[in-house]
Amino acid sequence: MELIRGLQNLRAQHRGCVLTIGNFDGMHRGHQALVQRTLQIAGRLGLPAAAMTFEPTPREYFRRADAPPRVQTLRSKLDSLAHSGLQRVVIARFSQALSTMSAETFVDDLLVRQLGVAAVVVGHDFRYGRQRSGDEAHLRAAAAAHGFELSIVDKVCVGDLRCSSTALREALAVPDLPRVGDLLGRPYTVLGRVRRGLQLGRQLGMPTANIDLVRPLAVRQGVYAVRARIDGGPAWDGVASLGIRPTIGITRCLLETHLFGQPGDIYGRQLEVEFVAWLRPELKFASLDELSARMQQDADDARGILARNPQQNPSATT
Ligand SMILES: Cc1cc2nc3c(=O)[nH]c(=O)nc-3n(C[C@H](O)[C@H](O)[C@H](O)COP(=O)(O)O)c2cc1C
Ligand SMILES: Nc1ncnc2c1ncn2[C@@H]1O[C@H](COP(=O)(O)OP(=O)(O)O)[C@@H](O)[C@H]1O
Repeated sequence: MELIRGLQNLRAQHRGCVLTIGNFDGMHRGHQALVQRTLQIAGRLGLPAAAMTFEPTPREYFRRADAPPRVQTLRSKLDSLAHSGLQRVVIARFSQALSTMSAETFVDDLLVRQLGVAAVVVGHDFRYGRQRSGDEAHLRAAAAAHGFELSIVDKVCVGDLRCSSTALREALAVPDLPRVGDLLGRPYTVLGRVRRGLQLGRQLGMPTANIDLVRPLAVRQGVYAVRARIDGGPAWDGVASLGIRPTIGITRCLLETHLFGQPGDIYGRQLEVEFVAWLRPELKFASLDELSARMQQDADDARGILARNPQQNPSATT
């Protein structure tokens, strides 16, 4: 997949594509429907299938600290998009210029002139342009005027629940992992590079592979039974703690995973952690001995749960 970071990096050779547009936070079943439709049309027209997404998200731009937490890190989102079969992803920086761009300019300049869209695929509630003034009717008129195809994807539901990033955030906050799995069509995972930490884990009898989260995610902080893959390899059972480690007093959010077994040195490797079951909230312990004893208990609890929940598809690399 070709990744274009910033509209300033669009070149003449990027003109001509079938484009879907959205935030794609979580890549839930609704997002997957958009991508599937994009791939279908691109196949029919013999053009590259592309997605445009925004960084930061418009909500983060407008609401700053009040914006809802993300379901996925940017790295996970790009990984999901790459695995979906899209040939190209354009990350548009959501800035003053983009936030004040009129709906007309968004279509005429960005979609038609710069991207040369042959078809556009969006959800039924897609809005664009300054103050969200562009809607389905506006896009239909623009498609007719410019001669591109427009495909509107209807809402996707699981039972009577509409698949949305908001529904996902709500389920992750509980956490209701079965519901999260229904909305995603796959288990919830966090992907990141393993960083060096305080080297305290091995002293506590439990080395943990640490993923730094620049900002907190929508999933509830606490301890989970997990399965984790190193560089897309086979899954290891394990136990993980997501949070700020109140016992040690660090305020950055970390995902720390102890794998059951001997993976060796995995600093710098890519770890994908699948959340299988919630065990407990993060606690502040009076001593490291108490923390260490509880971590051993967590590992036992996780082993029990994982033994009762065998892997669905051991050979999958997601
Ligand atoms: C299963 C598990 C449970 C944990 N629970 C807590 C907790 O409740 N409170 C806390 O402050 N830290 C908790 N931690 C984080 C430990 O403090 C951390 O793993 C340890 O300090 C090692 O840090 P390091 O990897 O930077 O060396 C937990 C870690 C694991 C693996
Ligand atoms: N069973 C294991 N689970 C996770 N990491 C392990 C394991 N065995 C060895 N390691 C290695 O040890 C590192 C974690 O050790 P730790 O003492 O917690 O150091 P740090 O504070 O740097 O994370 C991991 O990043 C990995 O390279």
